[in-house]
Amino acid sequence: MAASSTTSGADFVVVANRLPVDLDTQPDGERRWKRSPGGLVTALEPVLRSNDGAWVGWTGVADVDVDTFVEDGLTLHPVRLSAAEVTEYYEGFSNGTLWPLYHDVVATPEYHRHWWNSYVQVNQRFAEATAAIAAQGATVWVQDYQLQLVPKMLRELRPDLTIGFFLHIPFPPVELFMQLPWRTEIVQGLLGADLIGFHLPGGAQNFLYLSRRLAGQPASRASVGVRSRPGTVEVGDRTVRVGAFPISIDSGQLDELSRRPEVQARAAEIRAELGNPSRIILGVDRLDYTKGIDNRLHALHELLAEGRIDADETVMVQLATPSRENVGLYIKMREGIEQQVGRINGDWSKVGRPAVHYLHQPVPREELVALFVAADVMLVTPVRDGMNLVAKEYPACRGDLGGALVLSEFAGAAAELKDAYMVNPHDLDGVKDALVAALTQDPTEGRRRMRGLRRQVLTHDVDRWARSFLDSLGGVEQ
Ligand SMILES: Nc1ncnc2c1ncn2[C@@H]1O[C@H](COP(=O)(O)OP(=O)(O)O)[C@@H](O)[C@H]1O
Ligand SMILES: O=P(O)(O)OC[C@H]1O[C@H](O[C@H]2O[C@H](CO)[C@@H](O)[C@H](O)[C@H]2O)[C@H](O)[C@@H](O)[C@@H]1O
Repeated sequence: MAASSTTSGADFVVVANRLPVDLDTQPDGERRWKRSPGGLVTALEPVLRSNDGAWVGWTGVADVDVDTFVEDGLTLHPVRLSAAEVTEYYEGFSNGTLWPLYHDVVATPEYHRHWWNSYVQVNQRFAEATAAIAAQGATVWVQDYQLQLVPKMLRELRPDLTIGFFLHIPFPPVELFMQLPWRTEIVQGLLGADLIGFHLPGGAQNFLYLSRRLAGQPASRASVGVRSRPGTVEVGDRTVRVGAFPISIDSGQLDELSRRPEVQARAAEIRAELGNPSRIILGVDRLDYTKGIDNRLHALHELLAEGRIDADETVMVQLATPSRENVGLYIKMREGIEQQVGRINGDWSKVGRPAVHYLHQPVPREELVALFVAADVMLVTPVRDGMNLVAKEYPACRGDLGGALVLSEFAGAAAELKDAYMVNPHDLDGVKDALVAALTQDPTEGRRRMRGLRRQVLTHDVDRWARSFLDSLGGVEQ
């Protein structure tokens, strides 16, 4: 694909709540850029890099003015948010209303008019910032639930643009979406795009129904395929397409990284540092209540108590990236998980040999890959997740065909990763049985499953995701 940023504007622009880097203040007061958390950045960074595009987003810090800058070949256009906007638009409407609502109300969404007002105001600012830097006739790709009003606002400002929108989280069932007091505005906001993408056909189908019901627009009724047969909504003289495009990872790059001698050596070293257990269980998540970290710890605790897992032989490592730390639900959840870890370790650890190693911190990419290589069982147990890239990263790192993936059927990734040990995370006995089955799998059966998982992730990488979306959108020179 070829696109470029010129003095007359950028031909390809990604608009996301966050820039791919966050402004981080060191203890000595020095400010540095560090990689932003989450799968959206993991997925989009390689796409933008190969497209030579521009990225509009927030720096992750309130009340800071930063000029446009180039970081590692990417042109980044910061959007300023005030402290009140971070509270009301980001922590409030995005993560206190939309996030739980779209994740099947696994926590109770709050509906506040001042949060909504801030959401409208910030969406307008993102639309204006994008309108100011996009070249005539450019392609703009708006990302995720924080910016659902941007497509319509941007079309009003710049009708010459081709506008795509992709939702990275699940789009909820109609009965749940109808709770939202501003449901019609959201549907109309999205319909400003030329193409609206979801991870799964179900999300697209839900949206088509709502376009008829709430926006009163004629919408197709035929079933939507994966990367094929998009649905349509007629909006005046425009036809908006609605499709399913499951996101993925740069699997080739991870495969290559995982084979490097230094990464293999680090994996062996990690094993030794953990006391050479016969089995290592790994969890890697943002610390989010949707990820089901509590369920998996509960399962582990019961298995240890029942003697079905022996703490002398099996060790668990749980990485939990700090996330949304000012949001009440996240504060409570962190306390709960840390209590669970404390209880397991209190009951089952020995001096110098914790049963669960819990790291509330991001780790460098190479270290993460070494952990994937070292782990015998990867536990991915969200109660609801748009995709879950970790579930795809693990098999990409297992060129040795070792290891096993335990995967929740409520992660978007479950639709593709059929060779995982599939679980319902609410069914504690089911999770326990699947974990034991994965820990004790026959090596031939393990290799068969891992081969199937790898075939899927290596042939469906992030480049294919971006290409399929942008091909369908049209407008970007390929
Ligand atoms: N502690 C951690 N250190 C480094 N990277 C992490 C850590 N936890 C998660 N990640 C990365 O963040 C991304 C998470 O993406 P995903 O699983 O799709 O969930 P989400 O976007 O909801 O956080 C993955 O690329 C994963 O490897
Ligand atoms: O920006 P934050 O509030 O710190 O949150 C991080 C990101 O979390 C979400 O990620 C989702 O996107 C992944 C890639 O499509 C997907 O695999 C995962 O299931 C989603 O949860 C969120 O959607 C992003 O906007 C955030 O940046």
